[in-house]
Formats: sequence, structure tokens, C-alpha cells
Amino acid sequence: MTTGTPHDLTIAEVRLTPILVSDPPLLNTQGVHQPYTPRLIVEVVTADGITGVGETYGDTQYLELARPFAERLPGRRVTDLGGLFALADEVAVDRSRAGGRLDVGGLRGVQTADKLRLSVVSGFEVACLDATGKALGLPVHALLGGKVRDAVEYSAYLFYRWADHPEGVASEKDDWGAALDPAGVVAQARAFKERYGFRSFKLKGGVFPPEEEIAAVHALAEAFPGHPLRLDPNGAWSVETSLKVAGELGDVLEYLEDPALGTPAMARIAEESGVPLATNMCVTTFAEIQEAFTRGAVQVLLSDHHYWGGLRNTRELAAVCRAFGVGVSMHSNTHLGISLAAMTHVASTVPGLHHACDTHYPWQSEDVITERLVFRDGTVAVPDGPGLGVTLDRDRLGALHERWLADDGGLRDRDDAAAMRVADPGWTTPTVPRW
Ligand SMILES: O=C([O-])[C@@H](O)[C@@H](O)[C@H](O)[C@@H](O)C(=O)[O-]
Ligand SMILES: [Mg+2]
Repeated sequence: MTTGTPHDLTIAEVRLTPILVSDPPLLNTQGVHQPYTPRLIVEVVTADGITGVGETYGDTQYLELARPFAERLPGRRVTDLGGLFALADEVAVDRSRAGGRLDVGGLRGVQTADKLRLSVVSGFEVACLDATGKALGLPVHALLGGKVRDAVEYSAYLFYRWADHPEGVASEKDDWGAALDPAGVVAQARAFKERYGFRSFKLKGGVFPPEEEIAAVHALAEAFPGHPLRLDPNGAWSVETSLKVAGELGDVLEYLEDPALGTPAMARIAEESGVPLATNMCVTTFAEIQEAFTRGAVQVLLSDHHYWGGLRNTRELAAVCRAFGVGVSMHSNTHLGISLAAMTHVASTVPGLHHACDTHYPWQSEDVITERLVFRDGTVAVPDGPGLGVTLDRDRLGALHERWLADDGGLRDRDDAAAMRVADPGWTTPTVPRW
């Protein structure tokens, strides 16, 4: 093709590659991360041979939607992003697999068929944007209207964790060591700061009784004066417990994240404690916004382009938040570099992003791109090359796909409770509130 000739942006082929990526033994209120986590890598190839990449959840229920969705794409244009949603509605969801609130989506709020669809759409939307950007020679942020910052700040995502997965479980090792008490949490935070320069710290809570987690946050506040701190028990507490924690930590927290489940509980905690509340569980759809925002249940909405349906929806969400005077930041789950690039592009375009975004990325030692994104002073520089600015590493992708193919041990679906039962056979997913 000669310079200046318009590209044929028709989708000629779509490739879906489910993979298993190594994950450390991070603890949360439901259990512990499995040694490998499923992700789905989406490739959209145009008639001119330009390939765009996207990444989303890879559990079976997402794959079952992604496959028929992918079959409907050839012949459409990568620029037809609005059409992706109508197309997703045509794909049937097995509701019996999508209804449980504490299933694979339990830490992300109530799971519904529509949310599953949006998470699938997000992977394709990002791949289409990447292909369009590559065809036009423009970065994805330019396709979203343009960046308003050159770097996006992320927070260190601290987890209580074991040094290793239980004995006998196949896994990759890392050098982080265990963190099971305030001293361990502070040491982990120090390592995050030294390695990546993070200035904000978020501790995943709901693991130990609240007094222990309060002590850990006090230890962080003492070790890192002036650094924004957050605590997120994923809705594991009652309103009374949440108020007690808020009372003890109100002075040192930037915000408390999902202390309890549901808008009524969050509204009461926010009103009675005066501590800002953030969520990635209480409000995860546009339909839930009005009640939560008008009742003052949420002061910071944690967007996530995966389950809000992509980068353009994330921008719309940010605009709604702005209209209500609600702050915006970003939630994350186990993810790789394609998603971090997507998160960074969209975050770079959102005005008034006053809170560092979450990312699990430092916990991921494996990736499917040739050059991993790097954190400097806790930020990721916004890529300015065409598309997302990342290149797929086919060898790595193939190796991680081989691992997925070889799995017959139930790792194709994230199940933190099952992983915990390996160490503690009597473990069941705790009922909520846990404390
Ligand atoms: O990775 C985890 O264990 C987190 O708990 C994750 O699943 C949550 O979705 C998330 O990070 C959160 O902020 O709630
Ligand atoms: Mg959260």
C-alpha cells in the first residue's frame, strides 16, 4: 500500500487466545489467588493485515460469549465501535452460569449477563481501537479525544500474601516473600516504593479481623507520612464494623473502598462517618449510578474498562461522575500489559483524575508483549506510538496458551476459594458480612 492510500478497515479475521498467566498467592476475603489466572487475548486483523490486540477476562463463561461474538465480526469495520454493543446483545448468555454473586465475579459486585457481555466487548473494543490507531498512525488516546496528561499515576496494590503457593501446587516463584502482619505489609510497601516509585498505597483487606488491618494501615501511615492510603475489604464488613474502622482510620485514609455491600449500607457509612468511600462493587453499571450518587453512597467511582464495556464507556462514566461531583479512579484485576496500556491511554484522557489508579501489573511476572510497560515515580508514561503502543510477543503468547491447553486442574476458571482449600480443606467462601 502506498502512503496516503486509505486502509481497508474491514475486519478479515479474529483470533482468540485463552492463556493462563502466573499469579502469586495473594489473599482476599474469598480465599487466595490460584497459581495461574485465565486471560483472553483478542486479535482483530483488518483486510490490509493490520492486527489490533485486546485483553479481557479468560474464564470459561467469558470465552463462551467471546467465541460466537468473534464469529460475527468479519465484514464489519474496526471503526464501528458502537455496533459492538448491539452485536453483543445477539450473543446468548447461559444465565445459570452468570447469576451467582460470589462466583468468579464476586469481588467485582453482582455478576449479570449484561456485565459479562460488556467485559467481552471491552476486549474487542480495545483491539479495534488498536487496529484503527495503527492504520491511521495515531495513538489510542488521540482516537479518544486526546490526552490531557503525559503520565498516569498508579498506586501500589498491597496484598496480604504467602511467600509461596501451597506445597505440591505447580507455580512460578517470586521474590516478594510473605506479608501477613503490619510489619510484612510495610516491608511490601517499601519494596513497591523502591522498585516502582509508587506514592499511593492500597491494602487489600477483608482477610484478617478488622483490628489487624487497622493496625496495618496505622503502620503504613507511620512509615509513609503524607502518602495517600486506601483499604479495601471487598464488602466483608457490616455497617457497624465499617463505622468502627472508619472512626479509627478516618484521619489517615484517602478513602475507604467497599467497606460493606450495597448502596444502602454504603450511604449510611458515608453519612455517619464522613470518610470518603470508593467502590468497584456497589456501582458497576450505569443503571446503578443514580441511586448511589443521589444517596451519597460513593465519593470515588473506580472505573474499569473491562467491565464498563471499554474505553469509550469509561470516558462516559467519568463524565457522569463529573456531573455528580463524584471523583473517579480505576480498579484493576489480574491483568497484563495490553490492559495496562489500554488503562493508561484512557486514563490519560480523563480530566480531573485526582486519585492514582489501581493496577495488579507489578504482581504479574509474565506478559504477552515484547516490552513490558514500566513504572517511573509510580507513573506510566502515556504511549504515543500508533495504537496502544505495544507489540504482541507470539512466542510468549503461544507458551501461555500451551499452559491453558494443558490444564486439567480447574485453573481455567478463577476460583479463589478452591485455591484456599488446597491449604485449608475446610475453607468455604465466607458469608457476608464476615465481620
Ligand atoms: O485480585 C484480588 O484479589 C482483588 O480482590 C480483585 O479481585 C478485586 O476485584 C479488586 O482488586 C478490588 O479492588 O476489589
Ligand atoms: Mg475494590
